[in-house]
Amino acid sequence: MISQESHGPGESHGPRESAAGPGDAAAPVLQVRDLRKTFQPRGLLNAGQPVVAVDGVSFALAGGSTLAVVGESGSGKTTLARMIMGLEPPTSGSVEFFGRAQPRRMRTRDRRAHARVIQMVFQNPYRSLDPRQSVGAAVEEVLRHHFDLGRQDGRARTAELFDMVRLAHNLLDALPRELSGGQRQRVCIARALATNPRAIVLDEAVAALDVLVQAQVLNLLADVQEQTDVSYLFVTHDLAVVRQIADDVLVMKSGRVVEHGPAGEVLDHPEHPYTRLLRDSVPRPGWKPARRPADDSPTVPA
Ligand SMILES: Nc1ncnc2c1ncn2[C@@H]1O[C@H](COP(=O)(O)OP(=O)(O)OP(=O)(O)O)[C@@H](O)[C@H]1O
Repeated sequence: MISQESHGPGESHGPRESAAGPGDAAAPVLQVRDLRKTFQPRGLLNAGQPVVAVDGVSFALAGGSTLAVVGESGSGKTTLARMIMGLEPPTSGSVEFFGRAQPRRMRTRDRRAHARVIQMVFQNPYRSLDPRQSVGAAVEEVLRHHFDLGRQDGRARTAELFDMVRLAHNLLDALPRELSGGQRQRVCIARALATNPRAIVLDEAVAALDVLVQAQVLNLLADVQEQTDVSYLFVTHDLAVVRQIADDVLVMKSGRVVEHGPAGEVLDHPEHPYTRLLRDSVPRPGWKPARRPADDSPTVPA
């Protein structure tokens, strides 16, 4: 059995101990099988009408690869990500890391092991950081929680992680509010990398950034992947982002997978009408919004 403490913070190769044990090195980092989640809405009026948020989703995420999950708002992307992260128990189906099933309800020990396999980066970096804690301390805290590091080594490894995400060392003592949105998201990426995870779920992680900063962060993620072989599950509604970062794409509609394949192929030759609709909804040169009639009355009666 691989001991949790046997991995130094700088070592990032091979499978980590999953929430349920070390697992199989030849198995995919993440395998999701027939995952389903239904919510029972609160309130008497809705009683008996469960919402099916995720409906029979299956896929595998190979080491060092990027899978984008796309779909319109409400298609189930976040619920899927939350089940993978152990934040939401599935109604049925399984989530496996290196061939080992994740426990349906995780205890503290399971969560600690899980955090070394998979991490998550959210859309809003400001909300993910403590406004009173320096960004260096935010990263160091994770390192010291997971590894037996003294102060000096913790500080040195934090500086290495800052290098990895291309943040200057003079920002180590800065508070989140002193950083730009892009810099804050880099801190969140550094903090996610602190446990040497084998996969990171990025939930709309570049959606709040302007397009230039977005491109820089995507390039950075690609470089990190090349260095560490980490896998990404990229939840996004933005097909331009998919094209830039993903090897494969999985398209969700109403909780179900309607298309899944290599990103270029799916975007260039979508087979499902819904994927075509998503692709054709992206504004591009020459695209004109539908015009209202001359009298400017609403196109749909109110
Ligand atoms: N805790 C909950 N209780 C009840 N219904 C929920 C809950 N969480 C999500 N849902 C419902 O499940 C469906 C999928 O929601 P989800 O947030 O996963 O979609 P999404 O694709 O991530 O949307 P968005 O891009 O807007 O975040 C929606 O109908 C949503 O209203």
